[in-house]
Amino acid sequence: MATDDDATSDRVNSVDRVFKKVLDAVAKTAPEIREGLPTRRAKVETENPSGETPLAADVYADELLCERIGDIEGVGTYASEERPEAQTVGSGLSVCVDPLDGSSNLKPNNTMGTIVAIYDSPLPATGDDILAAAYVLFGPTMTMITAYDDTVTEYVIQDDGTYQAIRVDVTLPDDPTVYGFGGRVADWVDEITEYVREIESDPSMKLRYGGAMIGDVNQVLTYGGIFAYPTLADAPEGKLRIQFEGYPVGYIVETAGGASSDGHQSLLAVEKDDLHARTPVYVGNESLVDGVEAHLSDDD
Ligand SMILES: O=P(O)(O)OC[C@H]1O[C@](O)(COP(=O)(O)O)[C@@H](O)[C@@H]1O
Ligand SMILES: [Mg+2]
Ligand SMILES: [Mg+2]
Repeated sequence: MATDDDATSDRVNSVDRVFKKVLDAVAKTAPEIREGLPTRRAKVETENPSGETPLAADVYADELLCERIGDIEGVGTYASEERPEAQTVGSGLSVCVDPLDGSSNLKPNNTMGTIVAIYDSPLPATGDDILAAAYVLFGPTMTMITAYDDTVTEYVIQDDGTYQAIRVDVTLPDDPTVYGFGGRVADWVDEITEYVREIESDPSMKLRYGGAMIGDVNQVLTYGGIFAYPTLADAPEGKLRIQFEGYPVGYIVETAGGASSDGHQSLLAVEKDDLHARTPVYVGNESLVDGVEAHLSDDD
C-alpha cells in the first residue's frame, strides 16, 4: 500500500527531474542564444509588458527558451519578462524566465545573462513557492549558477551545451569588497544616498556596476558585497521584476548564505499580484543588506 512517505519521495523525485531537465535545456540553449546575439542587436517594434522596447535578441532568447522549457514533462506554465501572459504548456511546475538580463549591454559587448526560476504554484507565485533558481552568465566564459536543495553550485557551460560543476557549495565571502547601486544617482532617495556614501567611505569597498543585474550579482557572489537596484524618488518600486529577477536572485543569494531585501523584508517575503510587478532589490552580505533596511526604516 502506498504511504505518505512514498508520495513525498515521488514528489521529490519528480521535482528533481524537472529541475535537472530545465538546467539541461537552459545550458543547451545558452550557446545558441550567444551565437544569435551579433545579428540581433536592433530593437523590435513592439513594447514588452514593462513598457520597454526589447531587442531582437531578447525575443529570440525568449522564443528558444519557451520552446525548450515548454517541452519538458512536468512543466505546466512558462512565463517571461517579454510576454504579457503566462503560457500553459502542460501540467506541473511554473517556470519564469528573464531570457536576456542586461540586454542594453549587447551593443557595447558587455556581460548579460539568462535567469530562471521554478515555482511550485500558479503564477504570479510567492517567494515561498520557489523551488529552484539559476542563471547563465555570458561573460568571457559561459557559466551557470544554480540554487537548489540548500546548495549553490557554479558550472561552466561548453559550446555543445554540456556543463560541469566548477564550484560546489558556493557561499558569499565573509569580508565584502564590492558594491553597485543602479538607477540615476540624482533619483536616489536621501536614505540610499547617505548609505552609499557610508559604504564608499570604507577603504575596502570598490564600486562594481556593469548594467546587467546578473553580472553584478555574480561579482557579489564571488567577492562579497552588495548589489542594489533601489527604490527611486520617481519610481518607488525601482525597476526590477519580482517574478523574473527579484525572487530568483533573492533565493540564490540567500541560499549562498547572504541576505535579500526589498528595503524592509526579505525579497522572498514580498507578495505581488501582478506577473510583471516591480520591486526594489538589495542583495548581498547580511551586514550590508541590514544597513539598507536600517537606513530606510528611518523614514517609516
Ligand atoms: O540601465 P539601468 O537603468 O542602470 O538598468 C540596469 C538594470 O536593468 C536591467 O538591465 C533590467 O533587466 P533587463 O535587461 O532584463 O530588462 C538589469 O539587468 C540591470 O541591473
Ligand atoms: Mg533583467
Ligand atoms: Mg530581460
